Amino acid sequence: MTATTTTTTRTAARVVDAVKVYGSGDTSVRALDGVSVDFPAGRFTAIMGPSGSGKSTLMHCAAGLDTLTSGTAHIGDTELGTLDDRRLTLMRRDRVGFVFQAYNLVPTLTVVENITLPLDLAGDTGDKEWIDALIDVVGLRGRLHHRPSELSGGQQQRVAVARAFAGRPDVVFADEPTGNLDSRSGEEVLGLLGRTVRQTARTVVMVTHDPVAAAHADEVVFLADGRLVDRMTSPTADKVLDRMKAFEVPS
Ligand SMILES: Nc1ncnc2c1ncn2[C@@H]1O[C@H](COP(=O)(O)OP(=O)(O)OP(=O)(O)O)[C@@H](O)[C@H]1O
Repeated sequence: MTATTTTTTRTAARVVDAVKVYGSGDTSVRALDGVSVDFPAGRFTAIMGPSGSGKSTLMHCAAGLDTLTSGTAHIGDTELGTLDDRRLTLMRRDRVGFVFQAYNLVPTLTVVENITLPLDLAGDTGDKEWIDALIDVVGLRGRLHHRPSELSGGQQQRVAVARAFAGRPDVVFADEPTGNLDSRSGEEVLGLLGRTVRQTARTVVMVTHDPVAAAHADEVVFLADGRLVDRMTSPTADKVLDRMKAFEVPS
């Protein structure tokens, strides 16, 4: 697998002046309150912030799983708001990968069938060389014909990571990908995400509330009350934890 050359100025995904309001009237919640943030191509970015700060909402809107109340969301040069439902579905299928806390594997399919499922559903044979290399990156060569129930949680999440990257997406969004894992398996999956970004020049955007997880990223963006409040490059768990402590306003 050869890494393609990327420039740090290219943006894989971004939102501009993003506002998301849930509900209306007295009970409405302003989950995003004017967020502008870009996720550079070829980088691993973590989104952090206190509970309820808008992390998942930002990820869902940036990925085209949900729509903004105002502002714009872009994957590469495509503004998601300009797409009709069919084109949005195709864009998500062809250009975006997802990893969720629940691995969402199909229990009746083998590991390799799960990895290629999105391509199979799209009637696409995929890039065999790429998928073969991916299987090595995620360390599943010896498990290809097992079913998910025969794997540990960490191994299942590695299958989900391989599946997310199988179609060579522009960006993979991961929402608390280690939330169900013990710390050792979690470390493995995070190391894998970082390695995949570096070895394959892909882009990962990960939502997490865990400073140790965020430290695997190249950069951390911090949300508080639906606003972008800081960015940190070369994060360490201690530095992220210190930054998070600043959000804890004494009552
Ligand atoms: N579907 C919804 N309907 C109404 N309010 C919502 C909905 N989804 C999220 N919210 C509210 O929007 C705000 C931001 O939620 P969001 O899930 O994006 O935060 P988060 O930072 O991901 O939180 P956590 O770390 O707890 O998962 C919260 O106040 C939440 O209650």
